[in-house]
Amino acid sequence: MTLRLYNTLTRCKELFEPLEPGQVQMYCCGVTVYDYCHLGHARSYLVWDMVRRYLQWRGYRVHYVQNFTDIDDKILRRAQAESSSMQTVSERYIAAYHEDMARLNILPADAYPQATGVMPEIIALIQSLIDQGYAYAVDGDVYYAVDRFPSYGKLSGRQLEQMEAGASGRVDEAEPKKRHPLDFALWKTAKPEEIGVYEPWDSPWGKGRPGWHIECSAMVQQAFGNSIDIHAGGMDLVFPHHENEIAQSEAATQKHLARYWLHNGFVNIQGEKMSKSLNNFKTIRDFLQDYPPMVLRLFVLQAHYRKPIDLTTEAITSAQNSWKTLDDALVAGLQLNQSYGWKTDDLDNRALLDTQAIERFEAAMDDNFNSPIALAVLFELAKELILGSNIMVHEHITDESRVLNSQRLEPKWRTFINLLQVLGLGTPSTASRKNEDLSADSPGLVKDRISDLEIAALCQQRQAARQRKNWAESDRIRDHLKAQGIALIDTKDGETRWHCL
Ligand SMILES: Nc1ncnc2c1ncn2[C@@H]1O[C@H](COP(=O)(O)OP(=O)(O)OP(=O)(O)O)[C@@H](O)[C@H]1O
Ligand SMILES: [Zn+2]
Repeated sequence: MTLRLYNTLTRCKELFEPLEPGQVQMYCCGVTVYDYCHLGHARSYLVWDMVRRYLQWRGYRVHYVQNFTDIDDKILRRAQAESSSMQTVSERYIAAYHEDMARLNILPADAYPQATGVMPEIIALIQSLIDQGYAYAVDGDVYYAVDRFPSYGKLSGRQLEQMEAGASGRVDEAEPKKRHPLDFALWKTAKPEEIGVYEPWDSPWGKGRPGWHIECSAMVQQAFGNSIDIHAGGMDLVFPHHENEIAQSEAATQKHLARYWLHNGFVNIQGEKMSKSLNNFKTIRDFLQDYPPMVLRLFVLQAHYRKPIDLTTEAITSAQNSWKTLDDALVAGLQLNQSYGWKTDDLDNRALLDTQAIERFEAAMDDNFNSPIALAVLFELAKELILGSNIMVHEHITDESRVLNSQRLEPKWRTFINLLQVLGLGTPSTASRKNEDLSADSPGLVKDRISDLEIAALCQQRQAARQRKNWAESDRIRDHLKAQGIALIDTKDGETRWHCL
């Protein structure tokens, strides 16, 4: 195992060694649920999905936790604007988040803690920071005292003295009770105008709500304990959010919060971060009105995850062309499979893959998840499959060439299918789709057991059996799929559709 990843904390690529061999504990900062997700959010969660899938491919069991920030000023303002409650707003956008991410074939997290669900843990953590002298309470508010934590600034590389000099003489009018300009809120007392928008929580400092940073410290501790392997988020979270998380958690436990800190680059529009506040965003839903989900995934994977990407027409066109190539190769693979009768019941058997392609793919991904280089391996395989299927249909091909073509292409096809899945390039099974449409969405996993491609191959075998009037074989395949949770529907015009049971 030679996976190396860039650690924002140490500012270099390091060999990945988890705390517990074979197991990865990963926490990713989730969205503040006050609106629909935009393409910047999509990038962040697509990147961490790629990292997670690759770690799994490398044999790790990954425990992945991602929060929802459901207490926040932005949610509060939205609730006030629409005369509803923070809960109503956050529930609506949590549901929308799940819908959007499912369409992008992002694996669901093992847990999605919410700030409102960890209030006792948050309060206990704040109390412990006060008890140990890292925090102070003033009139119902509690602040973290940054100058009490000697390594404050270690993640972002900022020196407290310099930050202090930059802020000197400035009085924070919004928070005049702070002792130091960089101190940050752990607990905020409820304001009269907020009454009704949320039900303030009781605490030893009075009724109120937690600050943003403390929730992640509390959630990591609750989900994993003191230390985790990977903590991930967008670049803008390095400071202050992750710096403050470190200050809180490490002061409270005297243990390192995370061994590796990973940060994704932005989706930019004309050089500026796509964001709600700049009003330069496109939502995932709007994008998916015009393009298939995998175009968005390829738009993200075609750049290294740490680099900024500009959302331009050229970049989207390039992603569209890339998806067309991969899609054509899936169709070619299906045709080859059907013609040569390749086995489809052990597609994950690594002994049958193209070793050279796998080595090149892994070398790229082991180098800090270099997905653009890894994708190049997939495009080479795709081109071979497309060419191979053209050769197959050539009328002058000899029997010997057919056999050679089949032997050469089968490992490439298996490798292609496997590596597409490692990069999440498929859609999860949705309600129902046509048999011949499968190539467009393969090879997403269905109920973690049978891939779209295997279903397509079995449907084709069944179709062939029906043409031979081999009803017993046709029924056997139907029953086999049913046992795997897949129902088949034969339409009047001779098509077979399938859906999950
Ligand atoms: N334009 C972007 N490009 C890449 N990642 C982004 C972008 N915008 C947000 N993210 C990441 O998405 C995750 C969730 O973001 P969060 O809900 O905090 O939104 P945000 O950064 O406040 O954006 P907005 O103000 O537009 O809602 C964070 O890890 C954040 O860094
Ligand atoms: Zn966080």
